[in-house]
Formats: sequence, structure tokens, C-alpha cells
Amino acid sequence: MSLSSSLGSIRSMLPAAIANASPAVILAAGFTLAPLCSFLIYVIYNLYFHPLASFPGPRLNASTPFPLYRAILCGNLPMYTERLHARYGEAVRIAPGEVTFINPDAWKDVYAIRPGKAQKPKDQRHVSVGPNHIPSILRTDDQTHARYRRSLSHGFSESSLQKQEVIVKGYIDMLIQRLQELCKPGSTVVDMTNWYNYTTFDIIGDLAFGESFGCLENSKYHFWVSVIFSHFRTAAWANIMRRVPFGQYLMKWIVPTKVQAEKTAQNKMTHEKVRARINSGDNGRPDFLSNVLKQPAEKGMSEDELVSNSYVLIIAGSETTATLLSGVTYYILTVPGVMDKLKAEIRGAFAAEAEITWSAVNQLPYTLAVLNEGLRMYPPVPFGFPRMVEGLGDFVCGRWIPGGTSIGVPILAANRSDTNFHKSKEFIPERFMGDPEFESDKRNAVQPFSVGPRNCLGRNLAYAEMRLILARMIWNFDMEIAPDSWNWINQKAYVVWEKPALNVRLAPVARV
Ligand code: HEM
Repeated sequence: MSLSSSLGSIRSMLPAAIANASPAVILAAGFTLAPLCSFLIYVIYNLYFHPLASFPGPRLNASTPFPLYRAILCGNLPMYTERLHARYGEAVRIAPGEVTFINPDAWKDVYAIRPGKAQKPKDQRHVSVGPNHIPSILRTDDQTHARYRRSLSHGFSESSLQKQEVIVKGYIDMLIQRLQELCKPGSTVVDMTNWYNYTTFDIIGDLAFGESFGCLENSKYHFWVSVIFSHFRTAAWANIMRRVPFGQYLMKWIVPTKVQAEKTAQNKMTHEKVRARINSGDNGRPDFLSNVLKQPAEKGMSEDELVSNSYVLIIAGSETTATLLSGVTYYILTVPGVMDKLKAEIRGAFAAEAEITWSAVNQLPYTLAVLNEGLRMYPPVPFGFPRMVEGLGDFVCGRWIPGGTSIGVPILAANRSDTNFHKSKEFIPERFMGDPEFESDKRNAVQPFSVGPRNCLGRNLAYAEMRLILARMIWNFDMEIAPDSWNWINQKAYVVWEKPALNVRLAPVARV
């Protein structure tokens, strides 16, 4: 049957107004109405027939992913999820196929390996593709991940950590010295977010590439580092574009040319740095790559894999630690009483600065409690990395989740939930020191380094660095928050927090 005779027979069944319309008008109407009808069916299915239809959450989120897209693009995802959980409870359907849980048991069910079950793969939409398109340790399949992790783990072992102390200490000495110089003759206001970043990027640059970025020496960001900060917003767009048809092609139009050019230059620089590190071979230094480079590529990493993983090591290892130190500095300067206790513990424990070592700072319980409360209130990775349910489905916190669903623990929401913590929005280090008032706290809800085979590899290094830097800062300086930083904590988050300047007045401690 021809098109015109088909249209003719349809016409005879329609009311006169439509029947008299020309074929072009009917086709145009069809093209307009078809997507509208499909969308309507999609919404009705999501709301009433989808296997997740019984999960709590706003109806708009259950029917379309647009509220989630909006939260991601506005840098609001962790806070938005926190609000949804406060309103709808422990499990929330944040988008048609995405559910988040704040019950501590979800860490086990979603992230850990359970007997007889495979680990759940990452929801790749939340993980950036490396600039050289070789999947990094954060994105790759389980088999390659196991190889990366095995070859890298030596650089994060207890014995390597002990040897790394001298390298880390050198940069902390430089931080203190530079800040002392800035304070001459009396006190001065500095942006501590920058100074913590200078320090942690120099440390991790040294441990990953064998040379620092020279940020402390030059009191400014190296080009490689500054590019990272301008790219976090792009990562939010990339998250959305991984969800829409032809998204990867659209990215080229969304990312400004300047940003693309910076990224290319950074990529070239990374290749050069990695090649220089390969050429220096086993340089006898206890850095991250010494062990990797001793092995053949099939057991260690190829040059491209080294490039891709260097990005992860540097960004995951620097920005996170500096973020936590900035957050803790903000809280100890704004919550009454905390600074006095910290000073009493740190300045009372040592007779001289040289005594402040990695093993010595392990003996400072209040300092550790302050860092843990900082990780609860201001986790450096505030949303975390969701996983996918495979196959037919699985149980999470006693509820059946169908295959194809993205599930996760939104870190900030779990950490600041009233169901998990007494006085959940207050910064109270005593909750990590056995204070009976906080006996009902579900402290195992706080997993800022995640859980399972893909948890943070640098956890011990991060704790050692954070304890030492905080102790040395408190030993050396009296601090006061500048009036323009009182509101510092209200930030956006694009994967990581977008931190403004944290202006702090530093005054060297006078000692006789
Ligand atoms: C306060 C500091 C830090 C926090 C809060 C943190 C948090 C995290 C989180 C949430 C993940 C993702 C885990 C997952 O997907 O389940 C991760 C992965 C990772 N982190 Fe950290 N991190 C910190 C410091 C460091 C440091 C100092 C290093 C050292 C280089 C590091 C290296 C890594 C690596 C290599 C991974 C990937 C692990 C894998 O996929 O097997 N992190 N981190």
C-alpha cells in the first residue's frame, strides 16, 4: 500500500478538521506528538510500573532525571541528596534508575565484596575519562584494576610510608618556613586553602613524578595544578553528557576552547613528566612508581597507563587532603573551645618542634578526633562513587534492587543525617572520643575513604600527612579567622568542593 493511500484510509476514520488537513500537516503533527507521547509513556512507566516505583522520593525525581541533572550542574548534588534523605528517609529514589542509601549497612551491601558475589562495578557516569582515554584505576575493569592495585600497593605499604616521612617532612618544613617569612614582623592574613594545596600538591608531585610542582617555592600554583581547578565544573557537564545520546560529541561544543587547549598542554606535560620518571628508573626513592617500574608492563603498567594513573594519584592524593585540612582549619577557628583543646594537646605533648614526627602525632587522640569530625562534616569527596546492580538484581539493606539500578551511599548525606548522628549538624570531636552523650551515633556510617576492593589506596598516607601538618601549624601559629571567611563553609561541590579563599590571620607563637 502506498503512503498516500495509507493516509487516505486513516483520514476516513478521523474528524473532519483533521481529515481535511494536508498530508504535510498530518506528518508534522505526528513528528511533534510522537516524542511527546513517548515522553508521557516514559513518565507514567517510571511513576507507576517501574520496579523502583515503591521507593520514596519526590515524584518529579521518580519520573525524570532532570532534577538530578540540575543538582549536578548547579554544584549542589551532595546538599540536595542530604535534603532528600532528611525528608524521605534512609533510601531515596533520586532519579528514575538511581537510589541512594544512608544506612551504614549499605556500605557493606553496595561497596564491599560479599561471599559468593562479584563486586559491583562503578557507575561510570560519575567517573571522569582520563585525558589520554586509557581507563585509570578509578574506571577500569576488575582484572586491570587488580593489576594496577597490586603494583601500586607497595608504594602505599607501611614500610614505604615510613620511608616517605622524610620527603613529606621536607615540604611541611618549607610550608612553615614560608608562612613564618610572611608573618614578619608581626602577623599577617593568608589564604590557607592555597597554602595547604601548595603543600599537598608538592608532596604528591614528588611521590608520583619524582619532582615537586614547586608551588611552595614559588608561592603560586604550577600550571599543571591550576588547570585541575578549572576542570571540575567541566566534569559535572561530562557526567550529564555521559547520560544523553551523542553526549560525547556535544562535549566538544560545551567545553570552552581555552579549557580544551589547557587540557592538551597539561596532557603533554604529564607525558613528559612520566617519561622523565621512567628514565630515572629505580631511583632508590620510596615513591609510588618505584615498584611499578620494576615490573614488566603486563604486571605493572604501560607508559600510557602510567600517564592515566598519574592524574588519579595526583588529584586524588592532593586536593582531598588539602580540602580536609582547610575544612578542619575553618571549624577549629569558628567552633568555640576546639582550638583551646587542640593547642593544649599539641603544645603540651612536645618540648621542641623536632619531636613532632609521624609516630609522635599518632599519640594525639584529640587531634585525631578533630580530623575524624572534619571528615564527617566536610568529607573531601562529598557524594562518593555509586555502583551498578548487575544481573537480575540484589538486596541492599533488605530491599530488592533490580539490575541496571545505580546505587550508592551519598557521603555527605550519610554523615550529616539525624538518623545516624546526635546533633548531626554540629562539629563535636568528642563524639569520636567515647563521650557517652554520643553513644547512639552510628560512627560506621562515616566512610570518607569508601569501602571494599576499590576503596582509597592513600588512606594511611592521608592521615599521616593531615596529622603532621595540623600539629605543626598549631605548634607554630596562633590563628584567627578573617571576617570575610566566616561564611567559607557554604560552598558548591562539583565532584569535590569548590573552595573559596580561607583567609586566616597567622601570628607566630612566641617561645623563649
Ligand atoms: C582525606 C583524604 C582522602 C580522601 C577523603 C580520599 C577519598 C577517596 C575516595 C572516596 C575514593 C574512591 C573510592 C571508591 O570509589 O570506592 C578514593 C580513591 C583513591 N584514592 Fe583517595 N582519598 C584521600 C587521599 C588520598 C591520598 C593521599 C592518595 C594518595 C595518592 C589517594 C589515592 C587514591 C587512589 C589511588 C584511589 C583509587 C583506588 C582504587 O580505585 O582502587 N587518596 N579516595
